[in-house]
Order: sequence, then C-alpha cells, then structure tokens
Amino acid sequence: MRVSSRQEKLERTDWRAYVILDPRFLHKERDLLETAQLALRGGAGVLQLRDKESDAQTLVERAQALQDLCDGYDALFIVNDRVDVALAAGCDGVHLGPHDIPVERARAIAPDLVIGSSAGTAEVAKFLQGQGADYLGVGAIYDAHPSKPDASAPRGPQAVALVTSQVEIPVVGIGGITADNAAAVSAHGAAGVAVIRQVVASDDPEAATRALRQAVDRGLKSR
Ligand SMILES: Cc1ncc(COP(=O)(O)OP(=O)(O)O)c(N)n1
Ligand SMILES: Cc1nc(C(=O)O)sc1CCOP(=O)(O)O
Ligand SMILES: [Mg+2]
Repeated sequence: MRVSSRQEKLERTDWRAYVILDPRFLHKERDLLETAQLALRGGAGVLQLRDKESDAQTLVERAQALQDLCDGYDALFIVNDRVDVALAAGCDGVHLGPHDIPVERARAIAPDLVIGSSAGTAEVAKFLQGQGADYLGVGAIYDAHPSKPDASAPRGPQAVALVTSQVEIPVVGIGGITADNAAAVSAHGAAGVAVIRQVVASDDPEAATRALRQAVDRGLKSR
C-alpha cells in the first residue's frame, strides 16, 4: 500500500476480500504473481504470502514482488509467519499464529508493521488485541483441513460474533469460506473473509474474488 504509517494503512484497508497466496494450491495453469494480479483486479483489498516451503531468499524475492504489485492497487500486503522476511522485503505487515513469534515481541522489534494474528475464541482475541495485534483471523469457520491440516474443527460463523463482541480491531473469518457461505460470516460481524482455495485454486481468480466480495457485501448490508 502506498502510504507510510501503520495507522494510515489500517484506515485505508478494505478487508472484504483477503486472499492468501499459498503456492501449493495454485491452479495448474497459473503462477503466484499472475494469480495475485487477478485477485487484485477482482477487488482483493489484502493479499498474504503463505509459503511454507521456500528458502528465505526466495521468500524475500517473492514478498518484494508482491508488495510492489499491491502498491499499484493500493492493497495491503502481508507475509505469513516471518517477521524477518516482512522487514527485509519492506512489506506492509505480517501474520503471526500460535506457533510464530509472539505478537508482543514482534511489535517490539517492528513497531511500523501491520500485525495480524489468529484467534479461535474471544478470550484469545482479547489477549492478542492487548499484545498489540492490528487485526485478527478467526477460524476455522468451516472445514479448512484440505488447506490447513492442523486447523480446528469448524466453529461456525457464530465464532466471529463472539470475538467481535470483545475486541475493537477488524476481524476476518477464515477456513472453508466460499462465495456461498461468506455472507453469513460478515453478517456475524466480520469485516471480511480470508480464503486460499476459493481464489488461488480457481480457474478464474478474478471472478472468484469479485463473487466473494459481493457475498461479503450482502452480509454487511444485512447487519
Ligand atoms: C488471515 C489469517 N488468519 C489466520 C491464519 C492462520 O495463521 P496460523 O495460525 O499461523 O497458521 P498458518 O497459516 O501459519 O498455518 C492466517 N494465515 N491468515
Ligand atoms: C490458513 C488458515 N488458517 C485457518 C485458521 O483456522 O486459522 S484455516 C486456514 C486455511 C484456509 O484455507 P481455505 O480458504 O482454502 O479453507
Ligand atoms: Mg503461522
């Protein structure tokens, strides 16, 4: 995103369609950058690089290329798991889960990064907000096992309502979300939805992202 301060980035972010680029789920006819560009054309406001297999040098190269692309669309770019990569590549932010560097420590070494974290329950969400998280991914809403074998059992969209009643920071639902079930997630209080397969594995990532955003809008209007 082409603004400098963390606060400004957070104010400008459109959370409705948050697309997670995991190279393991790419459609066979598409590479990472092409998929990212199509998602941005379809209206993704946030992209995340979730690459569990590449070495650090490749991660930095990929992250830098994706950050440049996101800058052109005024979208937020987040790196999964790796504060070092986010800093080295000049990224907007990082997403940290329970097995990554704790949010409070990351905030201490990277005060300007947007930091997201993962919460399944309201109690964890409140704790993470207190540690300095800027936004939360709440899951697994539906069945996420194909993309994340260690995901929790489905908690349903009600999990979002439980979290949003306890925190002030933006919340996105994650896990098994499609254009058919996304409206229920935003209707329960989410600012948006985060997806892998629905966009990355799609034969039309642009249309898939657009459909997701429209579904989120329907849920937002119903609130
Ligand atoms: C937006 C968003 N929400 C949750 C996650 C999951 O992060 P984590 O719990 O660290 O699991 P991995 O993705 O690292 O397997 C996420 N990546 N993005
Ligand atoms: C990366 C991730 N985190 C989850 C959580 O529950 O925190 S579920 C998940 C996988 C999301 O992939 P898909 O959209 O293909 O279901
Ligand atoms: Mg992680």
